[in-house]
Amino acid sequence: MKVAIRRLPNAEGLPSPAYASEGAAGLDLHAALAPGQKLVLEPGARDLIPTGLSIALPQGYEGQVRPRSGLAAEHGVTVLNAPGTIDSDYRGEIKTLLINLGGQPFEIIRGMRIAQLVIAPVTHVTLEEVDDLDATTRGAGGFGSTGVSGEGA
Ligand SMILES: O=c1ccn([C@H]2C[C@H](O)[C@@H](COP(=O)(O)OP(=O)(O)OP(=O)(O)O)O2)c(=O)[nH]1
Ligand SMILES: [Mg+2]
Repeated sequence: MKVAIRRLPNAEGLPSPAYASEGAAGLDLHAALAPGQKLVLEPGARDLIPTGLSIALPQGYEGQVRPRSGLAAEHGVTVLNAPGTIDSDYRGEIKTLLINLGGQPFEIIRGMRIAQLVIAPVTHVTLEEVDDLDATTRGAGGFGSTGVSGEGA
């Protein structure tokens, strides 16, 4: 499926978002900071990082801005609103809301792969308000109602 993206001036010269392997689910997104700019995320701090891209997703699809597990595991840096939602009718710049949950300052420079964009189908439904819902075995049980440990543990 072809999807139109637009490169904004701040992304000039940056690589296009790309799947890092044949089977990768997400397109890696690059930080479109100014050349030479260093953005330091202090422990506990968050910031909106530009990607320099806008996208026209077909109706019936969304973009999910997800963390990169390497950044999370090594530095505690993740996407605060994960997965960020890119609506199919959004034409503004895709931005990434990163937060540093690690103990050390984390430096972001132009071109760094900061997150990944997964394109996924979404369903729009027509809601119908009713007085009663159909009965199930689970019923209203949730939030650990089936126990916490595996069998025999
Ligand atoms: O990580 C994100 C999340 C959202 N967006 C953009 C695209 C999305 O279509 C728009 C709105 O996002 P969302 O619906 O999550 O935010 P909201 O707080 O509900 O804002 P709005 O009232 O504009 O819908 O912001 C991003 O660029 N990055
Ligand atoms: Mg919204």
